Order: sequence, then C-alpha cells, then structure tokens
Amino acid sequence: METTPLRSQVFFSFPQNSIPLINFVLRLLNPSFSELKTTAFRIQGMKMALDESKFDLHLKLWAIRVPREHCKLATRVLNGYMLDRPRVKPITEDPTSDKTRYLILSENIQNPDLSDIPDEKLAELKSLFEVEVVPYSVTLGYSYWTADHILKQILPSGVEAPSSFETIGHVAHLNISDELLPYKDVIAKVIYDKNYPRIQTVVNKVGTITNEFRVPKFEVLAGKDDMETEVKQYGAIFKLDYSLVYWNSRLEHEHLRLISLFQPGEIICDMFAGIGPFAIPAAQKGCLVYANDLNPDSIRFLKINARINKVDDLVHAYNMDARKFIAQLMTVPLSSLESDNHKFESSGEDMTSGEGQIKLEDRNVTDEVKDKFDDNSYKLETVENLCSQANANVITAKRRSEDNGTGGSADVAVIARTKHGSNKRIKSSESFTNKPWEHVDHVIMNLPASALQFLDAFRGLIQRRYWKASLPLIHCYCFMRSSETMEYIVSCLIA
Ligand SMILES: C[S@@+](CC[C@H](N)C(=O)[O-])C[C@H]1O[C@@H](n2cnc3c(N)ncnc32)[C@H](O)[C@@H]1O
Repeated sequence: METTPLRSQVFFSFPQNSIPLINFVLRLLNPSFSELKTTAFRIQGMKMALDESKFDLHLKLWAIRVPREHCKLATRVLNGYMLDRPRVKPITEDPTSDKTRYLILSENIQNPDLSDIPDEKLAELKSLFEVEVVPYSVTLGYSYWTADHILKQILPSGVEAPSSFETIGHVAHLNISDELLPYKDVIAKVIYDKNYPRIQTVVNKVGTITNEFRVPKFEVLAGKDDMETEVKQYGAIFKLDYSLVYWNSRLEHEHLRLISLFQPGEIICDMFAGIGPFAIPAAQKGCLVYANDLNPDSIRFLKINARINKVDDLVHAYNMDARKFIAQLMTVPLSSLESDNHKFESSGEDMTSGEGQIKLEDRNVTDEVKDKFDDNSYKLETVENLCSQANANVITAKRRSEDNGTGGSADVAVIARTKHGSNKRIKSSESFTNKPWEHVDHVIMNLPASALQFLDAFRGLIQRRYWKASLPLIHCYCFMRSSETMEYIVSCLIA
C-alpha cells in the first residue's frame, strides 16, 4: 500500500471513554557521442571507473579579432553567427594583444573567407575596423557537460537516466532501479561531480523499509560517509542524521498545511514526531508541544532542533511507544485524583450520581490505562477490533452534529460537548493549561503505515470531569491505494 502517491488524512474526535469516528476529510496528497556508451567507463574491480577524457569534444572554429571598443557593435551585427553553446562566452581575450578581443564564430562558419556570413554584415564590420580571421579551438570536456548529458552517453540506449534525486542538506538520495544497478557507481560519481560542493554524499536506498523507525537502509556510493546534515524548512533549521532518523523533504507542504490550522497558545500532541517538522514550527507559532518518538536518535535531534530554533521551552520531548506516551500524557495523575477526592469529601458533594459517578469511572479508566502502559506485553489491537468500538461512536458523533446543526460536516470534528453541556470549541487562550489530561487541542499521528491501529489508545482516556476544553482534533494519516476511497477506509474502521 505504501507505493501509492495518495495520502489521506483522517480526523477523529471522541467523547469520554470511547473513540467516536466523527468525520473523515480526505486530501489527495498526492553530438555525436554514441561511441562513448561503451568506452567512457571500465570495470575496475567491482566498480566502474569513469574515463572523463572520453567526454572531450574538440571544436575547430574561426574567430574575428575585434578592437575592444567595437566589441559591442560587432556582437550585435554578428548576432546568429557567433558560437552558441550554453555556459561558453563567444567573446574572449586575445592572447596576443590587450587592445583586441576574439569574437568566436559559430560552428556553422566553415570558411575563413567568411562567405557563410551575409555581405551586408561583413560590409558593416569592415566599415568599423579591419576584419582579421584567426583559427580558434575550444574543448568541451567532462566539466562542461551536464549530468544528464553524460549519463545519457554512458547508459545503454532505451534506459532512462535518473533525472532527479532528493536532496537532504549535503546528501543526495537516489533510488536506483534494478536495471540501473550495474551503473550505480558511475551514476553517483556524475551526480557528485556535477553538484559538488552542494552535494557531498550520494547514497542509494537499499531494499524496502521494514524497521519501525521508518528509516531506509542506504549505501554510500560517492563522497564522504557522513549523513549528519542540516535542512531548512519554513525558516526553521533541522539537524538530522539521515542514516538514523526518518526525514522526507517532500512533506514540507503538508507540515505547513497542518500547522496553519493551529492557533498560538494551543496545545499540540505529536505522537510520532520524528525530529520535529511539525513540533518545531508549531512551537515557533506559539503552541505548547508534547512531542514523542520511539526512535532515540529522533528524540536526540528533536531536542537539538528545539534548542537551535529557540523553542525548547515550548517543546516537551518523550522517547517511548506512542500508545504508552498518549496514555501517560492524558491520564489524570493519581495525585490529582486523590486531592480531588479529598475536596469532594470535605465539600460533601454527592459521589454516587452524576459527576460523582464519572469520578468513579475515572478511577477505573485510570487503572485500565495505567495497566496498559505498565504492561510491556501490551499488543496493538487490530483495526477490526478498534473499529467495532468506533462504530457506536459514529452514531454518537452524528447525533451531536445533528444537534448542532452542522449536518455531519468536517466541522463536527472540532465541536465537542464541553463540561458544561454547550457545544462550543473553547479557545485555548480561554483555558490554557499545561496539564494534558485537562486540555489538548490537536493530536498528530503521522505514521501512515499503522497510525490507524493506534487509535484505540484513546479509548477511555479523556475523563470528562477533568477535561476543560473541546475535545482534541486528531490528525491521523494513513496510506490509500488510488483505487480506494475515503468511504472504504471508514468502512474498514467501522466494520
Ligand atoms: C513517518 S515518520 C513521521 C515523522 C515526522 N512526524 C515527520 O513528519 O517527518 C514516523 C515516526 O514514527 C516513529 N515511530 C514508529 N513507531 C512508533 C511507535 N510505536 N511509537 C512512537 N513513535 C513511533 C518513527 O521512529 C518515525 O520517526
């Protein structure tokens, strides 16, 4: 499923002790060099060595010696008859005199009598100065040709040259196809030579990603074996080691899009934060961010990135399984429960009905959740299990949307019944807290391969009695085949 270019984003909101599936919003993320083919490289051991001299093209041309003061005018008169090669200037110094310069003529001008140039143009030049023609040689070598041009010469005809690569700081990431593997070293060398010093390491992805940190295996094909680098996105700097942590530069727009939904002062919980491409800019926007990742290296770089972007006071970093993280973060601490019990007892509040009953449920929920994250053998539940729970909640969600007159639109996901019964989204400025069991505005779940399977972690997590805000909006990513629809994904969840 991961090969699809389509990506869907799924928003969930949930009431107490359940995961109502409220709404889904789908986004479609979505010259004559032929002889060189066999002679430009040779096998050296197991590697191919590139013979750069094989790319030399020697041009035997003619030039006109022009007095410096007439160069501009002569250029205008001879427009269309001068050497026209990218990155080669047709006017150059005269090695024999500093009073004159060479105006290099086109490869089409074959005769030194300039009979290939119209008479009136020659007459105009002759009225200005004495026209003297000299032979001129140009060699266009390996350094002149573009990577694409060189690769086309090297690779067998019919084989597509790799046209682009992903750049991560000084690292060029290639995905070399099987048919191009025999040429991987020359391909990497050409890309390295043509992009140095911007590119200092060329790597190729090996195999498919199977590890839980979503980090591909790479082989370094050219340059230094060092993938610790730095990238810039939307004004933020991200340090990372591309061999150790997940990074995808193409997600920049999605990171930006999501952050544009956040308001300063909101509380964000990023369950699969990586090195912080959501967390850092969200904090830069003035949000308080709880960011977690299972990969210790991601968290190491997340902390570095929070520091260098001067938001370390707003980014709290955690290194644990996302399920355990969300449970620990949003569960009311026993200390709060105990002090509240004490308050209720001394105030004489009725503990057996209404709010009092919630308190007793809260106790159970807390224990259940606590058991979850204390139990190392706790297994992820399947989507099927998860969804049967969500099913009932869809109905609840629909009722709420109808009550609220929103008719089940995307708005539903951001509307929740507050503690006091009104369906209203509370602005974080009204209720800012750094107690995530009282208030979280957004949860980000960007682990498309399996994030849906983590949704059950929210079951029973929010305790209404302590919750002081609207329910959080959960941004949960998943992969979709192009043949699948949003409805299909929903049906899988609720089946
Ligand atoms: C697709 S990456 C997304 C990272 C980041 N949000 C981004 O947009 O670049 C998913 C991240 O989830 C982390 N991850 C995988 N399984 C996890 C788990 N069970 N708990 C927490 N993090 C996990 C990986 O280490 C990886 O950094």
